[in-house]
Amino acid sequence: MSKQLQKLIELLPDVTVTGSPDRIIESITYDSRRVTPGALFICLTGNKVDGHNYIIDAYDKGAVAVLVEKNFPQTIEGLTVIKVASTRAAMQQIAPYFFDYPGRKLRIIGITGTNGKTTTTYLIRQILMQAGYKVGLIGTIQTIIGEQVLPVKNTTPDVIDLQSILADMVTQGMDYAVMEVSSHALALNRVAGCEFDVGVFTNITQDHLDFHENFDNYIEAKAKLFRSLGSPDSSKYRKTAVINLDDAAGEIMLKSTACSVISYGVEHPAELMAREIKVKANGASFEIAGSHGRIPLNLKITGMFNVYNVLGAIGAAVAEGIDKAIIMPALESFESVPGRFELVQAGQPYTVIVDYAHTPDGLENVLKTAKQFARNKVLVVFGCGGDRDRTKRPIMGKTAVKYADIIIATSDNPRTENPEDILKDVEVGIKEAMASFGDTKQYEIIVDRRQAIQYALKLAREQDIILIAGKGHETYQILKDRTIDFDDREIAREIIGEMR
Ligand SMILES: CC(=O)N[C@H]1[C@@H](OP(=O)(O)OP(=O)(O)OC[C@H]2O[C@@H](n3ccc(=O)[nH]c3=O)[C@H](O)[C@@H]2O)O[C@H](CO)[C@@H](O)[C@@H]1O[C@H](C)C(=O)N[C@@H](C)C(=O)N[C@H](CCC(=O)O)C(=O)O
Ligand SMILES: Nc1ncnc2c1ncn2[C@@H]1O[C@H](COP(=O)(O)OP(=O)(O)OP(=O)(O)O)[C@@H](O)[C@H]1O
Ligand SMILES: N[C@H](CCC[C@H](N)C(=O)O)C(=O)O
Ligand SMILES: [Mg+2]
Repeated sequence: MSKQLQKLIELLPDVTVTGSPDRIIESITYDSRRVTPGALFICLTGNKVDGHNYIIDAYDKGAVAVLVEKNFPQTIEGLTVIKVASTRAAMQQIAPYFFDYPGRKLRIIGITGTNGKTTTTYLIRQILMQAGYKVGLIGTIQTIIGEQVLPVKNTTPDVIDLQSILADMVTQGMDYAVMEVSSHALALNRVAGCEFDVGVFTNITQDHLDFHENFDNYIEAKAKLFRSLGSPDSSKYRKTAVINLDDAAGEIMLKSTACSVISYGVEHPAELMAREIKVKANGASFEIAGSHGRIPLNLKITGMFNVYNVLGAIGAAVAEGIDKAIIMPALESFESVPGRFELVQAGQPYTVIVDYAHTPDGLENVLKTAKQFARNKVLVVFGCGGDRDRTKRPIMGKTAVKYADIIIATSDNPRTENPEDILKDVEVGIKEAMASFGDTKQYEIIVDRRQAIQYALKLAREQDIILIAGKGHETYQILKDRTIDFDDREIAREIIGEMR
């Protein structure tokens, strides 16, 4: 894929060009480390470093043009410098054009919400595939394009990577892209050019306040997805917002869009409702009540939170005109999402569950579910990420004490922070809650995650449930100076083996 630089410049308001605009651009990137000959290098002013510092590196690697928002006083032979007010905004103009607007050639379903995005994308993908469509997927665990599985850095990639992935999906004949849309992506407009056809709102609870600063900004970021859906008349395609009305912010999402809406819920009246819900260890079952009458559904996945995820997925499928005769069996045969309520089975007489709960609400939901099935004690091993929302730490500590009998707080990707400091924040909540339980529960702080898991497994008795939360599918632990291999599922299996 290549484009004339002049055409890219024409897309941008108020540009100053130094050097020749008469060049062919072979690729675009915001990272000097990924520059290849013929590239346009876009300088972003980042949180950690300034992309403008890498212009010479980019030139040395063959960049023929740079897009800047700061003055670049040097003149370099063969390098065109394009100055704009905001390189991020300019990048969002250029990327969809550069990749020939792939968002217009696919139907795109975007899922946003604090929890449940990954799960819901997998459910929707399964339904669409059963309906005979070719489906690409973008999200926290991986990007999938047909048979190809690609690793990911962010839940929602930045605009160039995202448009490039969508272009690959078009080339490989995908009909759909089902993608997670994080609040970071909405706030930073990484999703420019996506032209969503369906937006799903799962829920919004506390997370990411380090980035959004307050809850109103966080809600506002999520609402952007629904605003982008516009009115059905202004679009060449049909567009639908699928909204969980049991969440207090559901109404806000509803009011943010003028397109058709399919609402869902359990408590508040909605178009798609779950009735007669039974949440059992081996799966949840319920009836879907809607204009079509009642349809029974027996799932292999469990937990009340998954009842909601399934309703959201049904909403998206109905929006896309998929027949219920396809939707229901597709959901009933759905096995699991890696690292979401995943059982570790190594012949032990107690239950070990690895789950990705890393927010107060996620942890509460998963612990409530575990407690529902527990015939004996519930033990939880969990932590909170470094360089992330600090205010969620004591809340998660409290939640753990509220639902579990034995609480083991440990490290979960401390990143640049001191793991001990993170755990001190968690312990504040633990101690507060312990007092209200008359100190009848036991808690431990064990910095080393392996040791924490080992401790829990040693304490475990027959029919206990051990929930190892926070890392789910992750196969690493991010420390200050390095990232080490770490997979909760493998480690638990290993320790159980060693204890035999
Ligand atoms: C806070 C945040 O979102 N940061 C994102 C941001 O990085 P940044 O602004 O810190 O970048 P930087 O490291 O300062 O670098 C500035 C610029 O210099 C460039 N550079 C840097 C070094 C070099 O040698 N050469 C070079 O050109 C960089 O490529 C960049 O363009 O821009 C990068 C490129 O788009 C993102 O990968 C990065 O996400 C980081 C890795 C991150 O951890 N983000 C998390 C918080 C995030 O986005 N999470 C959401 C939500 C997850 C969820 O809960 O679902 C997600 O969508 O993943
Ligand atoms: N609908 C839901 N409501 C509340 N909690 C949920 C819901 N669905 C899943 N969870 C819990 O949250 C965890 C993460 O779920 P999932 O990966 O589907 O969410 P996500 O929104 O993709 O998360 P992330 O923001 O990290 O991408 C699960 O492991 C489970 O514990
Ligand atoms: N998408 C989330 C994932 C958190 C997972 C948890 N293991 C952690 O590292 O905090 C984030 O980047 O905040
Ligand atoms: Mg996710």
